[in-house]
Amino acid sequence: MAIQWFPGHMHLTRQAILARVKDGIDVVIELLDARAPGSSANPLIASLTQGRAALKVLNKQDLADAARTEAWLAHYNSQPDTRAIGLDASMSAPAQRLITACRELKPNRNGLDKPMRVLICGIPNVGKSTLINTLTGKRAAKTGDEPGITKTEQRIALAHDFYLYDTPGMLWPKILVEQSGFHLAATGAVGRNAIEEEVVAEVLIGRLRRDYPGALETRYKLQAGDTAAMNDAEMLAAIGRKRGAVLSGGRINLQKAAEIVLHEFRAGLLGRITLELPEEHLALTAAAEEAEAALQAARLEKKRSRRGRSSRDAQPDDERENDGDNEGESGGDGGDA
Ligand SMILES: Nc1nc2c(ncn2[C@@H]2O[C@H](COP(=O)(O)OP(=O)(O)OP(=O)(O)O)[C@@H](O)[C@H]2O)c(=O)[nH]1
Repeated sequence: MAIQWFPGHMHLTRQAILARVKDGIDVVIELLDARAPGSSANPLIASLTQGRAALKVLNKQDLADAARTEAWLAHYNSQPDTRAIGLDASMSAPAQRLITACRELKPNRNGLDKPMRVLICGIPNVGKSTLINTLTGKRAAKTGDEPGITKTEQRIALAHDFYLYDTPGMLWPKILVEQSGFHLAATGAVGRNAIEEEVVAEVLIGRLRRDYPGALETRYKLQAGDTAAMNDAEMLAAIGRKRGAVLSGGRINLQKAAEIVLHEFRAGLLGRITLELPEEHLALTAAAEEAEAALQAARLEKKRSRRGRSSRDAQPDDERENDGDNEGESGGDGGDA
């Protein structure tokens, strides 16, 4: 099932991006979370930025699986007018690569009087403020663990001929691929209450067991012989028990266990992990888009047939001369004779 939300400031960000692009932008930098590059990519970005050259920056690469980062970089680098680099936003020298990459994307800007104008966007908590601070060498933007700290657009001159426009973190109204919702929650892009942490932790555990076997056993000192027969919920409980997340009466505090797993995953303590690969993500996205299109078509059809039915039902009422009611949008009920 698709996950939906659309807080007001997301709407404002959308408007801000559209206005900025209209004013003139050479390159759009989209900051992605290297641990979930596909899920953290905004599906609306191409239409919002109207085909501007794109630099995909896989941030937090220090926390991600290096081989999987390579696969994602190759995926993005194969797309037209697009370049991709991996980054750890807190490291200053690699951050400079971003400026170089933008200039390479738009070499014809060199020597022009007008500065290069670059828009930077990304989902909440992806590391935009950290990156901007590193690029400017000062605390220009607030950073924090909770998504949604950057609230206003700002222009930053990184060189006399290079302007960077910041935008607040933006999620999109509907996340079609359920798995993406979980990945965004696991990485911390979605606030604490959007999806229940216990469920997110269980899904994360399932993914880790599939893709990084042994990682949880090593971290939480669990015996592979014992965990083999456990399902993901039992594994979460076993982790809680190991970490002393026990309520009075001996019941496991699953909420606490979930917090531990999620915190340690986000901090990189479970190892360098990437939750998705391009092929799987693209296949899931294509299937979800197809299902969504079918759903919309079915809704439209239902609406049409309901309208057809209500106009047929309205006919006998039309014969009631005293009614005197014109047909309305919400379909005034005819009432029984
Ligand atoms: N390990 C690691 N942590 C990072 C990196 N970049 C950012 N972080 C951390 O991620 C958290 C969020 O970073 P911010 O820079 O506040 O994110 P933001 O995108 O500005 O967030 P919003 O204000 O929600 O838009 C902070 O705790 C940062 O220290 C990185 O490359 N590697």
